[in-house]
Amino acid sequence: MSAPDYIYLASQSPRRRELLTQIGVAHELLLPTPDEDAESLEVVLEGDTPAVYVQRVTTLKLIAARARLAGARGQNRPILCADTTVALGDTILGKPEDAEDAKRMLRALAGGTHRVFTAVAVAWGEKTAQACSESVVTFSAMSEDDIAAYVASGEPMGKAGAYGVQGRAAAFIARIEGSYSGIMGLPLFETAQALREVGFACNKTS
Ligand SMILES: Cc1cn([C@H]2C[C@H](O)[C@@H](COP(=O)(O)OP(=O)(O)OP(=O)(O)O)O2)c(=O)[nH]c1=O
Repeated sequence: MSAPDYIYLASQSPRRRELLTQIGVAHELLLPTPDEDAESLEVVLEGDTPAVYVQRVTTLKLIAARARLAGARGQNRPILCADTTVALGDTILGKPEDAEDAKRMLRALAGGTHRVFTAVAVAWGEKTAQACSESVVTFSAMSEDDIAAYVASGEPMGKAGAYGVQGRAAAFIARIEGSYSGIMGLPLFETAQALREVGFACNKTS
């Protein structure tokens, strides 16, 4: 049986597609079926630290993705999932519910330092590999006008912590320590390592 030349990416995030493509990993999307409630996996439990939370959610995403494939054709490919969360101290900031929620998050992040955790999990047959990247991000001060204009751009929606390091938020990011790709949603070093761990060779394709 020949080795697969692409993987399943179980993610609706366009950033993850882009980042995976950056390291030359061809992929096909493996998205939730209409009867799945993907958001219901992202529940913060009492006592969760951000690192525990993000790794549990990623594991749950992987279990759901594997179940999706069960019984389907073409199973001989690795499946990859990830989850990103922003942590202000031990407070977990997910995706904003609406513009007001986005403003509230940005006010909390502005002028200070927070952490971003992204966990990645891969399964191929019986083999699994998981890793978690932690980065430290410092925002400059933001005026109410800055926040209002940024929220009006629409960029915060669908993003943990209500910002995108890869977008207009970069104008307010004074410093990052850690993994730029991890902040954006998929830590590429850890991803390549996890894929190699389950036996999938990255950078094989041109
Ligand atoms: C902090 C930060 C997050 N994000 C995004 C990455 C993720 O798409 C999103 C965090 O939400 P996630 O729940 O990790 O992912 P998702 O719901 O977008 O996709 P899926 O669960 O299907 O894989 O925030 C950025 O794009 N830039 C950033 O700087």
